[in-house]
Amino acid sequence: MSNFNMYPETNVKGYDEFAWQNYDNIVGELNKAITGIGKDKTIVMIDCYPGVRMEELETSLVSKLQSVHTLFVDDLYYSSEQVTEMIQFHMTSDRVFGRMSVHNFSDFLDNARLEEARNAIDRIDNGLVVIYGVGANLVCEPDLLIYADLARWEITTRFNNNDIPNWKADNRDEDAVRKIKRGYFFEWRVADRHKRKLFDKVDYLLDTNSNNDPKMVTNSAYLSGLEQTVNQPFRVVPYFAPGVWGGQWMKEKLGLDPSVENYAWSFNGVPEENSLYLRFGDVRVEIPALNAVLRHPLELLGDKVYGRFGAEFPIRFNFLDTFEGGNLSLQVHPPVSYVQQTFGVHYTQEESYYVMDAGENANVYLGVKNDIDREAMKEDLQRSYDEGIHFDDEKYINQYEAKKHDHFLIPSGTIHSQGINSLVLEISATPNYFTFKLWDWGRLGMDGMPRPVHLEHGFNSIQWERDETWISDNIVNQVEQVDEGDGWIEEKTGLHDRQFIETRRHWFSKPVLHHTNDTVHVFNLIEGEEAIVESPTNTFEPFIVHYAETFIIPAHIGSYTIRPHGNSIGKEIGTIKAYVRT
Ligand SMILES: O=P(O)(O)OC[C@H]1O[C@](O)(CO)[C@@H](O)[C@@H]1O
Repeated sequence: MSNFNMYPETNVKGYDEFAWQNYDNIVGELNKAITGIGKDKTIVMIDCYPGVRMEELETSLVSKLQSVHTLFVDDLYYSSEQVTEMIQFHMTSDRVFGRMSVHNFSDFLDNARLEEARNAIDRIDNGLVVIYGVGANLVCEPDLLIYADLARWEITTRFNNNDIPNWKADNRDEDAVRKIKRGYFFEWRVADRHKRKLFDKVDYLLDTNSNNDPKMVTNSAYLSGLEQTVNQPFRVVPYFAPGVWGGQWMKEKLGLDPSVENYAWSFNGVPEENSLYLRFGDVRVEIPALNAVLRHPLELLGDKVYGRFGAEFPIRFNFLDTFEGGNLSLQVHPPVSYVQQTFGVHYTQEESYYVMDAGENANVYLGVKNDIDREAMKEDLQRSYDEGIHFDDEKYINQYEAKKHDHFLIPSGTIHSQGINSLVLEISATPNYFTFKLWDWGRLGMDGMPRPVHLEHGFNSIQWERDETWISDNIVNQVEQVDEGDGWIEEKTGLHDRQFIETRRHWFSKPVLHHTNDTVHVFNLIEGEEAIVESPTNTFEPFIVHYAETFIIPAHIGSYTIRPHGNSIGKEIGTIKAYVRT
């Protein structure tokens, strides 16, 4: 088993006494702060990211503050039915796909109710007013502002467990796929826009990721943690999820819970969804990694990447484990023009499969065979969908043997699937939502329902000229040595010219000098037990990484070296690095 660290954290220096854990301590600190403000009338506001458990917040925090007046901001918006109606264009009737919203919370405020609420607050001369809920800061300027936050993977888990409804929706028990759609196309976009405006206004950050186990940190300590994060190498907190095709490799090799039937995914380098652990003395605070992107896009991404993508982290690293599992669906991702025109998303899911490990008969499905009858293939896919007839993939789709350290490049529009018995490091563009399944091998999903297949989107996306000749010439193991030095070589492994990500693999037994060139780098240690990342000018503390860990080097860092460490000293090890071509 490797020494893969499941709980990477950043120790924030100088703020050991500025964080609190559990409701009693948090209420104690807030009461102290309220007294410190010293006003006759004090307004305390808890602005919440959608997904915070409101019942818990009310019972354990709001009701514990000695208020003369409380206001639940979510009541000031239009009704759930009205909000749902207003966003119907973005939701569409499709189970999975919608259209990106550019709304703000203020678009949904009922001005009459807002006015009334503001008047009621104005009439109070004395005592504590507590205002809480999503978008609370739109009501008025508070004396004390707390921002209650949580990571996207936790929100998704709550949707999957029917634990929470969407914001302004009575749909706790609705199909999780539909709830996630509403999150993805609507509420997370709106909430991130709102959150971004609050960084400098907030007094405390409240971590609500764990049920009944909140943590709170002062804003200056929290902002210092974000600043420290983007000035050193860092890892996001990985999370693992089972799936219908999931396998056994990660359980065994990374030491995951053996009682879980399988693990399909590890999301270990996806700032949009993963979280960060920041340590302040005894308290470990978990925040969405996205906050570092929103707060410090320039330092983290670099000027050119920020200029092109805005405050979005454009690269994602995740594992797909099919060891003793099954095939992924046969699928295709939309070309950029399709994703823009249809879903309002500005770039698309470009991807690649880096094979970390492969077992017997491991294979990858890639592109169509030469000279196939396209119309016949479409008809066969349609019949498999309509009548459940087995789709004859061998007639139409190429298969390639998958070996350890192969790299398959998958420009959008290429039909593909990962077959059984491999552990793939998927290096791709961040928008991961637009997978059009063409055929799911006749099986049901984990919820006992067929997984959604989208033939029309799929047919509109397939690039039919990606046949066997093209695939073999262009996207299978396009490895080329580009540089070498004392104890190292550097290879370019991809991606394809149509894709904006460049990947470089290093094999090394001695230090390798890298430079960010003001562009964020994302790495994985693909071979070897341990490596160390160091600053030639001591601008950050040495950072140790283990086999299979993904780590991020902010653009701001400039030069850094990576060399074998611990048991790997004297051995040849390997990294793969991804960055945006600029
Ligand atoms: O639809 P499936 O079979 O679950 O496969 C999903 C996976 O496919 C991918 O698109 C990889 O090709 C991933 O982004 C995603 O995690």
